[in-house]
Amino acid sequence: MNRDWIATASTLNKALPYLQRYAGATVVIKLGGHAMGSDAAMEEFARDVVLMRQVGVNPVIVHGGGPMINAMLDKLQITSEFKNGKRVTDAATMEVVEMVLAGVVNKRIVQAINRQGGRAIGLSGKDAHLITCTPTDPDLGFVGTPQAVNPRVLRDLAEKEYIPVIAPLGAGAQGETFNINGDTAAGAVAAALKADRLLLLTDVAGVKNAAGEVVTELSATQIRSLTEDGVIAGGMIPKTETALAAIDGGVRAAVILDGRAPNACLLELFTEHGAGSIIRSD
Ligand SMILES: Nc1ncnc2c1ncn2[C@@H]1O[C@H](COP(=O)(O)OP(=O)(O)O)[C@@H](O)[C@H]1O
Ligand SMILES: CC(=O)N[C@@H](CCC(=O)OP(=O)(O)O)C(=O)O
Repeated sequence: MNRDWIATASTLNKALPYLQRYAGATVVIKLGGHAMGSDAAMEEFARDVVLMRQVGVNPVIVHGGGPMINAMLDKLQITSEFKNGKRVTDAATMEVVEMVLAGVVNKRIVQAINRQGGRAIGLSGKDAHLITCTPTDPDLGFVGTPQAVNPRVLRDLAEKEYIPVIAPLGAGAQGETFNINGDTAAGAVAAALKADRLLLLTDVAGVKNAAGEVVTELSATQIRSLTEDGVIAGGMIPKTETALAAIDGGVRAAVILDGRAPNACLLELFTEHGAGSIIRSD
């Protein structure tokens, strides 16, 4: 008999306890712009998501798209700068952010999942009162901090086995549109759903220590000391902050992992090995 088939059957057999553990669980997955690779990688990600749904998990996707926004701003010759990992967003930039995130990026993910037989539905935080924001800081313009997340639409969709794909935009009290950092939006959605897992997919294997090794299990205390020492820096700061805030908000655990690694989500959820860095409350 073909060895690959024997290995596949054995893998499925060993996955049973994990499939049982996650049946009915809500898993929020943040797909960062850097983790969105080739069409083949997107197809594989979509298959993982559809498989999760097939075995009774409720996956909720929140995406980023920073590099795609940068490319469009370049084409339109609009300059853009970041402060503390957040894009300074004036009215013209906000239009481009919305066009890119709720447009091509969102639909690329929706279509990839649907092509694998899933029932993905694209939303932004502006739909169905999902995410309401207040301005984060006057210096950042239309950058928003989620104040309220109404998870009802997500619960309704999960019941009908739809897979929500959410662009990180929010509505303001005065009818404004806000640009939300993708990690922050994913954390707020995960907390509102009291998700079992928040998976933050990025372009590194996990959170690294001063020696450059991935730390597989991290406590809040360890994160604070690695951040104070400057070992956790740049784009990793909003991720670890999001993970801690999500746990405080009732999420069981958050994992920071490499979205470019094959079947990263399945490896994390359904194998003994796990992937990346897992953060639980102390
Ligand atoms: N301690 C650390 N461990 C791992 N990555 C780190 C660390 N400190 C800073 N980083 C950086 O954070 C980056 C991930 O953040 P970012 O580029 O914003 O990701 P994404 O676009 O997926 O949201 C990594 O590529 C890495 O360069
Ligand atoms: C406020 C803010 O910075 N918003 C982000 C939203 C997209 C994002 O977060 O994309 P990644 O996950 O790919 O980095 C931005 O404008 O780039």
